[in-house]
Amino acid sequence: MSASPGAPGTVPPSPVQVVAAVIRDARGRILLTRRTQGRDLAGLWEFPGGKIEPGESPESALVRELQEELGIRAEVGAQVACVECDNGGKRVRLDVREVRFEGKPRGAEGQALAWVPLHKLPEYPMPPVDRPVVQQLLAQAEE
Ligand SMILES: Nc1nc2c([nH]c(=O)n2[C@@H]2O[C@H](COP(=O)(O)OP(=O)(O)OP(=O)(O)O)[C@@H](O)[C@H]2O)c(=O)[nH]1
Repeated sequence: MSASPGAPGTVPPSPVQVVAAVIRDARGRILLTRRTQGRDLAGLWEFPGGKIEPGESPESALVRELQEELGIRAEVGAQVACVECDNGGKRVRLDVREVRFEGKPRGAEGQALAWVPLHKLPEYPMPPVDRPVVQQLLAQAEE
């Protein structure tokens, strides 16, 4: 017996696999980047990162993305959250990792950066899939 959801005979589209970073400065603030115009979800803030290419591990994808986007050398640590949801019309699976870094982050692709105190994260408009991640970070801080 099939337990798969959806209409008979349809295969749900596989989600876009995305990996992103929680990057903290010495004061504990978290780095967000703003999606530039001309892309989906333009103007929203997000955790730096991007799509995992075929054959890449999440760790190597994140190291590559952070070098490209921010010009930093990243060391990928523990998973903060892994969330899958419909994200403005596209199914996305977002794997979020703690990251330590060397270098000074800069918006290498013209994107704005913001160092945000943890309690102010909910004030930043972010894609739907990021909301549970923010809740998870806030809950962890209270433990
Ligand atoms: N890096 C990152 N991406 C996120 C977050 N939340 C979220 O929905 N996304 C989505 O995950 C995808 C990340 O892809 P990307 O940044 O590599 O790609 P992109 O939009 O430039 O697309 P493209 O490579 O097809 O041009 C986008 O669709 C983006 O909207 C997040 O917190 N961080």
